[in-house]
Amino acid sequence: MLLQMSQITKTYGKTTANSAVDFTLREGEIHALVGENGAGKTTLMRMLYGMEQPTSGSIRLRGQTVTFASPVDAIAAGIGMVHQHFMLFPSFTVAENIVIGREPKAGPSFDRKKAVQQVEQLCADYRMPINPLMKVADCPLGLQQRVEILKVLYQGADIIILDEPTGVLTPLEARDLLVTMKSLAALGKSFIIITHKLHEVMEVADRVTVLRDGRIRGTLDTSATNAEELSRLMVGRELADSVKQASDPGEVVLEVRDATLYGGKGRTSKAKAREEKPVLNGVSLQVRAGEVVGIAGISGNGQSELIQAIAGLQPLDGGEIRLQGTSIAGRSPLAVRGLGLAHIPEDRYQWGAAKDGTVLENGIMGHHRSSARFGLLAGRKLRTMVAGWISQFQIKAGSQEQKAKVLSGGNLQKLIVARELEGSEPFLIAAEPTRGVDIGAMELIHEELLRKRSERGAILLVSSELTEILKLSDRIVVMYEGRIAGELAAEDATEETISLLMAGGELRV
Ligand SMILES: Nc1ncnc2c1ncn2[C@@H]1O[C@H](COP(=O)(O)OP(=O)(O)OP(=O)(O)O)[C@@H](O)[C@H]1O
Repeated sequence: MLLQMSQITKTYGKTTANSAVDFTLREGEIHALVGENGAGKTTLMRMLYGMEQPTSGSIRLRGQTVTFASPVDAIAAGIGMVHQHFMLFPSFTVAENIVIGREPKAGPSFDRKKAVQQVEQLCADYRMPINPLMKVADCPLGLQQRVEILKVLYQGADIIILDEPTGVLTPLEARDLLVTMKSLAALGKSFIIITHKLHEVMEVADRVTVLRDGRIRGTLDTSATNAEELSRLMVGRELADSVKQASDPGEVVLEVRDATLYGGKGRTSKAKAREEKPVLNGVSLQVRAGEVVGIAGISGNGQSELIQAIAGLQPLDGGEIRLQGTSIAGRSPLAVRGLGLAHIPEDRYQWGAAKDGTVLENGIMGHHRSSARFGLLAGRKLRTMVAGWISQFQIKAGSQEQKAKVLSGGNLQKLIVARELEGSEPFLIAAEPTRGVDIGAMELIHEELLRKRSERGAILLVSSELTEILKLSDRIVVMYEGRIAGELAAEDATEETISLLMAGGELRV
């Protein structure tokens, strides 16, 4: 056996993140690790990568007992990890990012030419083409991930841990990654992949281990199981699919007219070079009370900028946005919220949460202003409200005083969703609302979004998951290169028609 983790237990104060976990990995194997949010998947992998030390238990690598005081030790032993949030330097080139820390030298200085040659060789060896001279800032997320994988290969890893690797990828990029993993496994590399997507597990993994509440619920050959069995083991119950009632849209709540934006906040150096090409190019759309409008598109086609403009985070260069009839021009994000906006943001770490704040503080952000007037009593009320979400969304948190940054990724997402769904704002932006959450929580979030719709809420849903767009939307708008490439009624839309528009194709009528 290549790797054997035995009886691993990890506790943080009163929280037991892993309890007597046995986990093995074979050479050339792709092993999926699945389980609900907070089940302990990331914790187990952080211990394998030397970021945390087990409270008890042992790790054997190729038959030898090992202890890793830090990732440096794990890397030296041939273990690499690609995190959910990429850790690259955007202004450096691909080659520089890959060799960083182990740069080839010509005398005392960095040998750039050799670095490029080495990276070219690496790409050829592993059949993962990428231009070593490209700036990382100009690489789409799929390529950035490839850089991360090449980097761990450059460091000599033969065990590669991927934490929710397809969460931020487009469907095509995700497919590419699965193919890459299979071909690297055929070359003898071994993978551990944490994922919530059971179809990926069935497609790519040889074996799958299910964790629940920090304990192992089973390790199975994927050829001898199926997604239903896995989901039962993970959640401990059958999941019902939420059903959407017919829509009956009312008055216009959000009106975007001819929205145009050049550059944009997160613009890359490439976008700067093409400054004349707008990131939003005459976008017009409406969302009415009691309907869900879904925006589909490959990331980077203007969806993020559109959301930021609507939320008051990015002023437009042309056109107009009205919320309940009032123009948002010149208003701060807070003032836009005051006009009736709730917002589940795309990037929970950048916009959605204060990581150093407590669970309670993060839960009441936005609600505290309305309750400040009521003093202490309100404090108790807010606490009860947050306690209600913790139980409804099964948010795993030690207490409301726990810092938000120690929540697992999916649990923080659930807290933000619960907070934004709590109020009676007439308009909701739901950007990637189920990113990183487990299948049970995904069902619950879908139900809650549909409940808001049935209570006459207007919802703008932006999601890279086409199944989510198709399941929840009444109308689907596809964005391509900053424009609306097409609009489809839910009953006319299929994955094929949407994908065609997403890729810049045209529908034949
Ligand atoms: N530093 C810490 N202090 C306290 N509790 C922690 C710490 N790190 C993790 N935890 C807790 O350990 C549990 C397991 O978290 P972990 O991140 O491993 O879950 P996960 O299975 O990866 O979840 P997700 O699918 O949401 O990413 C959670 O309840 C989490 O809050």
